[in-house]
Amino acid sequence: MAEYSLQDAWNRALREVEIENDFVRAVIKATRPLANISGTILLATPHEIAKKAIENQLNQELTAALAKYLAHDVRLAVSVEQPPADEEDRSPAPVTNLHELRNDQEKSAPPSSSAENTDVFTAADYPFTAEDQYVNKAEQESQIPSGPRLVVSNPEIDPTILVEAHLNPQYTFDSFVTGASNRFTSAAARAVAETPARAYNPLFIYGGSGLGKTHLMHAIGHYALSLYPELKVKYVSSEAFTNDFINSIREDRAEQFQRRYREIDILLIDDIQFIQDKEQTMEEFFHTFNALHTANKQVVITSDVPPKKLQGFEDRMRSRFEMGLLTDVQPPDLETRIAILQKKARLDKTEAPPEVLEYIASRISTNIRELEGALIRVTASANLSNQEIDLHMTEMVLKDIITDPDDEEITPSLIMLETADYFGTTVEALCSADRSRMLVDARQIAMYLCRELTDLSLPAIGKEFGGRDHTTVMHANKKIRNSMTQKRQVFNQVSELTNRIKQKARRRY
Ligand SMILES: Nc1ncnc2c1ncn2[C@@H]1O[C@H](COP(=O)(O)OP(=O)(O)OP(=O)(O)O)[C@@H](O)[C@H]1O
Repeated sequence: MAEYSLQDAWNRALREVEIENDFVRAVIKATRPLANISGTILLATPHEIAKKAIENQLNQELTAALAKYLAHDVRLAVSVEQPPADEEDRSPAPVTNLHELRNDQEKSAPPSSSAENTDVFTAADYPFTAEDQYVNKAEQESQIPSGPRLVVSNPEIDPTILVEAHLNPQYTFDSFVTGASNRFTSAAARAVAETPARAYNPLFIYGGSGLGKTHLMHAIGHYALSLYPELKVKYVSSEAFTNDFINSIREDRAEQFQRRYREIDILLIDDIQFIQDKEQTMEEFFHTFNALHTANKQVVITSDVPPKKLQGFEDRMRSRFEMGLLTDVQPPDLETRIAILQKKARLDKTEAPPEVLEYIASRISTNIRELEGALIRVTASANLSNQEIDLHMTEMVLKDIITDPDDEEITPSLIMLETADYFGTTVEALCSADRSRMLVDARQIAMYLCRELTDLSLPAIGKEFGGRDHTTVMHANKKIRNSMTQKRQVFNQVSELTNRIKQKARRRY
């Protein structure tokens, strides 16, 4: 049999399957083959129903027909296209469109500090695994998704693999909203997950705080694992990498450390700027990077600035970072902010009228973490008062939160000082090992506020609180977020403290 193009093969395969239900037939007809990657056919479909049908009832027939027309064995990987932030968001961008997308992004997003960067393309592949240095048992259990919201097919990724990879189950491409500010980067991230180490290696993502860099990294991990379950993926913050390295030296396990990191296929290393000036860690990362790159393994790096502006790094390292693709994320425009809030509300099953989402989105513009924080507070308040969310109550709840970020400087020490004062204790006690009820509550609220109101990463917040592990901060964040919706007292404490902190920050400024 003659070999057909992917599109032809797909069209012919579709003609061979019988689909009784009209709706299912229509959505399957609207499904598009995106790429054939070593026999894995990536399909983008507009509806979950089509995905299910293709993966279950039609899988055998379709793979057999496709194998016949393509003259090799195939397997299918189906993604549901995102609900559009705008019309162009409807499908995962094929790898070949990246240059166009970059041009689009440059046209529609404000110019970035990195305009001088050019992208250089290389090829490669990656592996890895690692013992868990930083996810404790309780946190692992709490991270296991009850029903993982994975982007692409193969939803049966073993949850323990996600835990080993340190992937946050919520940070997938499914839950990521694409707009002009991140379209190119999001497409590059998908391309890297679809063809690890062959598309862009390393992929270097930079941009301001709370703009989705970490989310995209995790999404790469999820998507890659859904396509290639055999790969070893690992997400690691650069603080965790540093701690891991220091511990390995202290405990005479350097060789084990190197082996673990060099077995990785896709290394996702977040906030690389934190290893600047840590000479030994930088040196070790340099070797890890080289070893992985040489072995054709994928590396994805994020930073708050482009490589050229990374202070304290040697030139040889900065030039390594520039070997692959440099790409940035910008603050989202209003439409994208609204779309992000809509998606968050949908995922959290929150009923919020459009004018409320528009109100929040129009007033918080620079940091998506703050945007989420505002929605959480409004939801919590509505829950506690058993009230529907409306514009009036939103304005009331957010009146102290929505301020001009240029007019204030909120630091962790200010948050800790105010929290200690509010609870009638001291900053030393907040940082101590004391686990009395009141101190645990105060500490967790202060950690939550640090996460919401400052740019500090989880490990950096942990450090402020007497050198605690970042998983403790993660736990506190989750705990307070939930408690706020259930306990009036916690909601009031968080609201009152935010008010005091913002006022003090303005006065200090
Ligand atoms: N485009 C987006 N769609 C949906 N959610 C988003 C998007 N961008 C960011 N978020 C959400 O905003 C929050 C902050 O994002 P994230 O932690 O990825 O930012 P970051 O750029 O890594 O920040 P930092 O540099 O401070 O670590 C997360 O909860 C993330 O899910």
